[in-house]
Amino acid sequence: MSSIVIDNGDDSSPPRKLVVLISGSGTNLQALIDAQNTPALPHTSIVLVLSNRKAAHGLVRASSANPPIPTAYLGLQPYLRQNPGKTREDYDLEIARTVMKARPDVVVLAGWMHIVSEAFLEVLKGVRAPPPSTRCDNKGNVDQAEGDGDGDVKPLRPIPVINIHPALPGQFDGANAIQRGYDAFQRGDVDKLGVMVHRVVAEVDRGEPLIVREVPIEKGEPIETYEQRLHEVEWQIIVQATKMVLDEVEPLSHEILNKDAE
Ligand SMILES: Nc1nc2c(c(=O)[nH]1)N[C@@H](CN(C=O)c1ccc(C(=O)N[C@@H](CCC(=O)O)C(=O)O)cc1)CN2
Ligand SMILES: NCC(=O)N[C@@H]1O[C@H](COP(=O)([O-])[O-])[C@@H](O)[C@H]1O
Repeated sequence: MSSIVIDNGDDSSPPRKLVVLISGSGTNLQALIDAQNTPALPHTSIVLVLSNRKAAHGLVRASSANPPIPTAYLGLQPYLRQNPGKTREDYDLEIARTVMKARPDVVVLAGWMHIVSEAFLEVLKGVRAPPPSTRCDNKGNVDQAEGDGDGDVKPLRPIPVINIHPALPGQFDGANAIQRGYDAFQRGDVDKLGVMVHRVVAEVDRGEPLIVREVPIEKGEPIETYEQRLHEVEWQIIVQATKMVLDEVEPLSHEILNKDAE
């Protein structure tokens, strides 16, 4: 989907906001952090980094950024343990609520190793409101936060969700794609490998590709050499793709944003 790009270049326009979901080292997140408010991502800030793994180094990258970027952690298994009777979809809705409270323009999955449900995507599209947030203390006591004021998380427009995937479209969907691709090339099963950023749909890694880049690989080279080359391409295209999607949506005026914040 593309629309007329309105780039008024007006610094008075409200800043564009990103939420980034991670699970690990966060080198793609770091590329986005470094690109904030530069010509690569003008007038753009990351307003939340959310991880489903407590030990994700990307959380340190965010909190060490200047200025520090707010972070959140919510793991699936802890959530299910602390909310008996709740489901994986409820977890996804809690993630969606947390994301929407940050009022992003775009959501970037940057090494987010959790398959999100249709329910998550429906909240981001604005066709579904998440149920009242459930919170739990560190003892697992669930505090059903009814009417906690964040019920109005319906977006003013659909929020695009994009993902970086270390394979070419239709190649090695799912987890462990780098190893699977490397092994397939060395076996002679494929003759090219690459990376892409794509829109996120319910079917894993089958959303519309936004940017696709082949990554050169040589027979017999160590996977580490190939992987480093691949990541360096990822760090470029994740920023470029984020800018593409931000440019698809016209910045909301201050008036609209102020009304929304009331
Ligand atoms: N609905 C979608 N969710 C996600 C997509 C997507 O395209 N549609 N992209 C993935 C990212 N990803 C590959 O690019 C990916 C990540 C994780 C998995 C996976 O099998 N996850 C398991 C848990 C694995 C683990 O914890 O190590 C799971 O979710 O049960 C597949 C593909 C992000 N989400
Ligand atoms: N299927 C999703 C997937 O495999 N994503 C991959 O996880 C890595 C995260 O690295 P990072 O945490 O250093 O950004 C990246 O290579 C990304 O393409």
